[in-house]
Amino acid sequence: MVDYSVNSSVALLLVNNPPVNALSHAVRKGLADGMLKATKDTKVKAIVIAGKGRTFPAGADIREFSGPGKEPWLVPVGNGIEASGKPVVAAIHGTCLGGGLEVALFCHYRVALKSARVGFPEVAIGILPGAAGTQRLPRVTGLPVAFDMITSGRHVPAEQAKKYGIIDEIVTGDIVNAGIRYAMIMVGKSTIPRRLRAKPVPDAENVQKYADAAMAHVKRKYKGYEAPVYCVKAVRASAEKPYDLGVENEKTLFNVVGKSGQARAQQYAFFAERVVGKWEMPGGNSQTAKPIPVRSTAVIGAGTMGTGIAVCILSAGLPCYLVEQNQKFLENGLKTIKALMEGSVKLGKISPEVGQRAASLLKPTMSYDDLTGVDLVIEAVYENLELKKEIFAKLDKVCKPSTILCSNTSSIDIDRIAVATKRPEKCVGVHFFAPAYHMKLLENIYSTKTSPDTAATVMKLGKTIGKVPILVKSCQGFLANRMNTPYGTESGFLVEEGALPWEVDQVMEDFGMPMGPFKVRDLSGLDVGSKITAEIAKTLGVTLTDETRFMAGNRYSHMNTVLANMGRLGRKSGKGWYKYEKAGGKIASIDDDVITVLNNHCKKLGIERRTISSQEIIERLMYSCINEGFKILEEGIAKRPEEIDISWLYGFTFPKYLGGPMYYANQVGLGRVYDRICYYHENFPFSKHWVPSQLLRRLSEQNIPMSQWMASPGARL
Ligand SMILES: CC(C)(COP(=O)(O)OP(=O)(O)OC[C@H]1O[C@@H](n2cnc3c(N)ncnc32)[C@H](O)[C@@H]1OP(=O)(O)O)[C@@H](O)C(=O)NCCC(=O)NCCSC(=O)/C=C/CCCCCCCCCCCCC(=O)O
Repeated sequence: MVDYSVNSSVALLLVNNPPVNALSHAVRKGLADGMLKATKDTKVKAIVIAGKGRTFPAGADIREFSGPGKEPWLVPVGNGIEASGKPVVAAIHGTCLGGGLEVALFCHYRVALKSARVGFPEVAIGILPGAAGTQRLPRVTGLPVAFDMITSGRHVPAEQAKKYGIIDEIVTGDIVNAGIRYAMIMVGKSTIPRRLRAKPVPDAENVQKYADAAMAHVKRKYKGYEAPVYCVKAVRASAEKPYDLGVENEKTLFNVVGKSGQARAQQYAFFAERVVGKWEMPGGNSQTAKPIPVRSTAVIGAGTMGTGIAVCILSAGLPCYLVEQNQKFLENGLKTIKALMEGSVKLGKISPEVGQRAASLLKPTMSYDDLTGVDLVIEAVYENLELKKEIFAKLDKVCKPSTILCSNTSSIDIDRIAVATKRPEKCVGVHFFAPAYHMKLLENIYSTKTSPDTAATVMKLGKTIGKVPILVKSCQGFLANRMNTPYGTESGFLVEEGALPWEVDQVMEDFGMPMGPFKVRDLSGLDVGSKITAEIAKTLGVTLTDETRFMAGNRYSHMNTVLANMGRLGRKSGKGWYKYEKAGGKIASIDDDVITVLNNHCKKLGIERRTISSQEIIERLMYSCINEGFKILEEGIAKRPEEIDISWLYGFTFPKYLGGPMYYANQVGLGRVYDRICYYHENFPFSKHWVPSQLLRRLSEQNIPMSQWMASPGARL
């Protein structure tokens, strides 16, 4: 796990624990033993610590957090490094993260390749740096940078890290040789002045000011998350306590936050994100399928989705045709893309060079004939089967035989689009979430004909453009929208039965959703929901009126359309479920007129309003979706619960500290969830989303926890 060798007068401790050289027990022991050997060997004058393969250690082995842990801990190992009288150099390449950066900070010197990145991402997995990182980093960078790095978890490029004082020198060539060369220069120098424990925290007298600002920031930005708060407390102590007491304090805080439900959920989410990359479908999987190389792309449609998708592709450095039917639409689309790219540069999401390069990669056109040579096309027009089929038929004619044809659709069965082509095996769904340039989920959908190689191509493309891609089987609404539908439907029923929209929103925001369901409706527009409902009614042959309570035997609420028909379209009209300071405003306030409309609506329908508890609101919104999630698993639409959880984390901003709805259900207890679903089914027999899932019934009756079902090691942490 740690290869030991001596080169001239320099001992090399090469961590060898693929894939990311995590600091497992064996690695910690290897480092401790290596240090002892090098210290005793009189021929050794300096020591280098480096990582074999792709990276310097990227942190502790997260899987070990579930067990009791085994000595040696990282702090004593680090103390041994720091106490050495022989200079110790960390030679950094790849990602030097978490415990890896802590090891580096125990070393007397740090050199890095320009491509390396350093950081403390612990906060993202619900913990804090637990091996003196919160005490050592502020001594190097000062408090503001330490608060920022530790509470954000961001990866810092080597050159920036040098400016912060974390890296002493940027080196080139082979990292081990560069480390050894640097160590040879340091031979004979005293290590005492390089021991961080003895250094004061710069500007420590202003700690109150920095800590208050950091706390206010994390409470606003990471509402509901415990770890950032603990990180602030730990870093603050670096300026208020002597070093050893600060480390002791950090350990106490680590032990509390590390054992929390939030930490377990966030660690589950970490592994779930990796599990969904190992997909499976009939005829192939991520190991066997071969993605085709995508060197050029096209997006059809320069509307909101098309331009957002084009921005993702261009930001990843891929050429992209943007196709529109007339000059005016094309020009509008180009303006939107320009504005979005400029915004991304301003926000630091992409560098100015990438922004500039993107402009040269964008190729606007009104002719499909330009697309003969592209490798992959994404059609992103509005949800209309006939239009999508027409476009696919045209693309099938002009594009080379190997071109993959994707439809950005949120609900239309891919088989029904693919029939318009002679290459159904190369047709696939790619469901982006709005705003496409921002939301990280990419729901890829295979049809009965999609080939595994086609699926592999869009899964790879998803990663290339910075998304978290999942692969699901085609069905009405696919995974994400199908499962999310009861969330909206039940919220509508709750306000008819007695809850007020802002009460429902408050409960769900306290639960952890960034925005309650009624604020979301106001944001997307009440007319949008109303039109979708009207379409469904049309296909079912139902005439909607203010009194309609059922559609095809299923309970229905017309209240959204009642408000939309009054011109209350949401934020854009200044009124919807809330009122706003102006049309297009963002500040939502309670509107008594809505209560009047609601009361009249209920009177007309003969519904007696009642008091509804927070518990009922959570259960009805979450359990109805969870029930659907189990049906999605039962039908094989999603292979594993992880696909479902990832779709909620990255498509609907479900709080990571709850892991995702399926993980949450497991925490509540499948038996309890099932019992409540049965209860609601009995009380609301006309809502098919309450018909209990058979899979959930089986798991609950046989007392099988979902963690046994999950592929992610995090589920069992
Ligand atoms: C950026 C990455 C490193 C690489 O990304 P990428 O190239 O895309 O590769 P991935 O697909 O993400 O990963 C490849 C595979 O590696 C697995 N992996 C990655 N990181 C880890 C990890 N840290 N542990 C285990 N496994 C890991 C991943 O699952 C993939 O596996 P597979 O192929 O799917 O099977 C990226 O991977 C990344 O960001 N990784 C996470 C980095 C991170 O979060 N680091 C911080 C970890 S926490 C930490 O370091 C904490 C240190 C504190 C001290 C330790 C305390 C020990 C507990 C004892 C408690 C007592 C307290 C006393 C404290 C003391 O003294 O010790």
